[in-house]
Amino acid sequence: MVNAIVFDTPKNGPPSLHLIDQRRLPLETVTVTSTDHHDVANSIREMVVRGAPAIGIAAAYGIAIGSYEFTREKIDGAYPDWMEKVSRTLGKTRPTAVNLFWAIDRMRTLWSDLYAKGLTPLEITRVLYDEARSVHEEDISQNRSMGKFGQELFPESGSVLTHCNAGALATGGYGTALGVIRAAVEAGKKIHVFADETRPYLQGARLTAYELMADNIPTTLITDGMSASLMAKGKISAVIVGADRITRNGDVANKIGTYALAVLAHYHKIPFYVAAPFSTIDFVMETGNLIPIEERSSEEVTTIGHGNRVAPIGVDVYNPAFDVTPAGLITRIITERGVFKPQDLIHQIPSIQKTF
Ligand SMILES: CSC[C@@H](O)[C@@H](O)C(=O)COP(=O)(O)O
Repeated sequence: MVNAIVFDTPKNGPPSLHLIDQRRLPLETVTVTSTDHHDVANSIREMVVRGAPAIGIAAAYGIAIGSYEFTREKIDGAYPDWMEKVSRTLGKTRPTAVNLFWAIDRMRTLWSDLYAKGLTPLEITRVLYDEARSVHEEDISQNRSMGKFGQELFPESGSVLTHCNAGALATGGYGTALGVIRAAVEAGKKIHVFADETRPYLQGARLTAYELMADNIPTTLITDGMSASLMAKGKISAVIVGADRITRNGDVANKIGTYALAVLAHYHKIPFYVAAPFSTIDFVMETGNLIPIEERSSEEVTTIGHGNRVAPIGVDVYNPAFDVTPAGLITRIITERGVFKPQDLIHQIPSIQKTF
């Protein structure tokens, strides 16, 4: 399985974050290295790293790197002011996936607490390295738990449709939706995957197909428009996707095209599953229509691959990166704490504080 995020803290040198450049996969495996928080922010914005949990993990490392910069660059002013600036820079990269803000918040809670206790910025930095590593490691073990719970929903044999990439590349490792698929295969189930190519950015074709093939999981790549007829022919046993943000009422924002799949699954009476960790749940936002939906550049639609134009120059383009699937279309949400009906998820949270 690919290890897309590596953090390094050498004894005599700055910390660095090494990310597999997901824009170049599957044709090339190239690593982008960041040694300051601006580089990390650029990597998130430009989708070197993408997928909600992976963005959160990268941001956590970005905060730790930003903290180191305070000492290295001998920044004027107070440490908390600098750290808020770092947090804002990272928080402005992508608006939809709540894991980004969750991770920044988690890191803030720690550094502000340690600062209040009188630790020096260098001492705080060392603790932040460990905290970011914990964010990363916890994500992997949460994915494993999701896999364990979620795979029980799958039949002993059948075909599962997935959209975008919710795999090892989109997380700390193993994956959410693809983690459930992996766990089902590891449990001996005969699962065949249909992977939507996922226009316009082709995460399904470039990343999901690549990941599943590397694991020898039988996979067929289809274009997004083909799923309806596969369902009508009885070829799909279940749909499983990841999530970028889940609101209190169980609505789910995920890659554009997810909502269409949920409507189709409902029509064809096929179970529709969402796999996501609790860090993807926004416990403050009431409903999905409040979720900020990122709009990306027109070039993602008018070109394919690296700049091959497929539409007339000057054509008007609409390119929302995500859509919202209403809770009523979701059969179950698979989390690291178990499997829930979307509307029941909120009852699992005794008390959660959110500050952003
Ligand atoms: C485990 S990843 C879940 C989602 O983040 C994923 O399905 C998705 O929509 C990713 O979008 P992306 O724009 O590639 O960051």
